[in-house]
Amino acid sequence: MCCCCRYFLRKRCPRTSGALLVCCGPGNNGGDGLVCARHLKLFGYHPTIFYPKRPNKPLLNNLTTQCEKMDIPFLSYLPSESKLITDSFNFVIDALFGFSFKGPARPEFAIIIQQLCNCSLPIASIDVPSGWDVEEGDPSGLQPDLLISLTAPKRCARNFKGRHHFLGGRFVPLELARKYELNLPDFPGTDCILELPQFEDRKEEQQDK
Ligand SMILES: NC(=O)C1=CN([C@@H]2O[C@H](COP(=O)(O)OP(=O)(O)OC[C@H]3O[C@@H](n4cnc5c(N)ncnc54)[C@H](O)[C@@H]3O)[C@@H](O)[C@H]2O)[C@H](O)CC1
Repeated sequence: MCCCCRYFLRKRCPRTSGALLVCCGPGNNGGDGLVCARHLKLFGYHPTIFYPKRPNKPLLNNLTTQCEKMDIPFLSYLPSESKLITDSFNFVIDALFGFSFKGPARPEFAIIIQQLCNCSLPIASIDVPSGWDVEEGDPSGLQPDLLISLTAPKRCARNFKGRHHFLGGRFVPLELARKYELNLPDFPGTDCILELPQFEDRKEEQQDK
């Protein structure tokens, strides 16, 4: 996941200006955001975390502590003016909700998702663009530039129209992949990430075979 962001960031914003906003939700998708922030800090970027609802769970508490110990700042609120967000950051990591989201978003998060929709910064969504139905997506919702699917793209990824789609995580046992007919691509060498073609291009490729 973080390698995908790094690849995209290298193109979009030089390291010296790599101020990133990482928006974390209350579940494990938010946990992925905390891990992402920690790695990005190690890679030399300047993440700031917005983590408005923190469930008291050991894993998430530990991930939060790791970020605090690395001097990653936490925002206590998200500026309501999208210009303030745009002026302060170069890039947004959306780790609000993943595959367990059941819409519509409750008001406190609906506002945050809308603020992300309004800001003109490039957005990378982890696993599922926040607010999307995991099967159907949300054509009028958040439209990230980068999607990082974990383990396998979820069905809604067919509706992703952004520029880059990565698959991260190379840990599915062959037996499970066969059982669920996952049809996972081959990762080159020892890589744990892979850029996937756009869904439309993939369909054409398969028709040509
Ligand atoms: N094998 C994998 O693919 C792995 C994926 N991981 C990541 O974990 C998320 C799924 O995590 P989970 O905790 O199950 O759910 P979410 O983070 O998507 O959200 C649950 C959280 O959200 C609240 N919620 C649900 N609907 C709403 C709503 N309408 N409004 C407000 N809040 C809502 C709910 O109450 C929970 O608090 C997956 O996508 C990956 O990113 C793991 O890293 C492990 C491996």
